[in-house]
Amino acid sequence: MKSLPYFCRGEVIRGFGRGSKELGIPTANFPDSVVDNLPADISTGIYYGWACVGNGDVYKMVMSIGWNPYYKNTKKSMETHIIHKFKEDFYGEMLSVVMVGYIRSEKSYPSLEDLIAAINSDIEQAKVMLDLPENSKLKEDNFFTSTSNSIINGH
Ligand SMILES: Cc1cc2nc3c(=O)[nH]c(=O)nc-3n(C[C@H](O)[C@H](O)[C@H](O)COP(=O)(O)O)c2cc1C
Ligand SMILES: Nc1ncnc2c1ncn2[C@@H]1O[C@H](COP(=O)(O)OP(=O)(O)O)[C@@H](O)[C@H]1O
Ligand SMILES: [Mg+2]
Repeated sequence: MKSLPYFCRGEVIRGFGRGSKELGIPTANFPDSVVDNLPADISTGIYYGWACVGNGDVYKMVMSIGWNPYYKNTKKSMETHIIHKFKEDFYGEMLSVVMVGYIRSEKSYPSLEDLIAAINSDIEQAKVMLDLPENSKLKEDNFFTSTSNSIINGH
């Protein structure tokens, strides 16, 4: 994917509320404006990268892009699970992310337990990949310290 690493930001909006309640894995959902601006070569699937909320610290993340085949969504979503325990929700805040690498395509699973196990395996893979020097350097990118609130596509 020639567009990786891909930098973007947008407001955190509400999804179906399943991430925390059903999966125990909250995902901060991006609005259509961000989803619709994805370059054509960024396919649906699961990605790893770095994320920060507002002007906060930069943490590892995993992201799902697509129609969540397990739930058969009719609208394409772009959702980030930040690998950090937050004290509170952050709906309405600006989320900045850099997508660094691709893990796998989206799948449907025979059970909720299988979906959760797949996501936890994605998280473990992301942690390892992001520690590689060529990936960890992106955590320090100026993108995360710039004050612009606009949606940025590309880099
Ligand atoms: C790392 C990661 C991998 C995911 N993989 C899949 C998948 O393979 N199939 C699927 O249907 N949904 C997948 N999801 C999406 C979840 O189904 C989705 O986050 C959940 O339904 C929460 O949606 P909500 O934000 O609308 O509440 C994944 C989510 C994450 C964070
Ligand atoms: N580690 C985290 N990663 C992503 N979102 C988190 C995290 N911790 C708390 N949240 C909050 O949880 C919300 C996502 O939960 P989720 O159940 O997926 O709801 P929704 O369907 O509205 O996206 C985020 O919008 C954010 O406010
Ligand atoms: Mg969500």
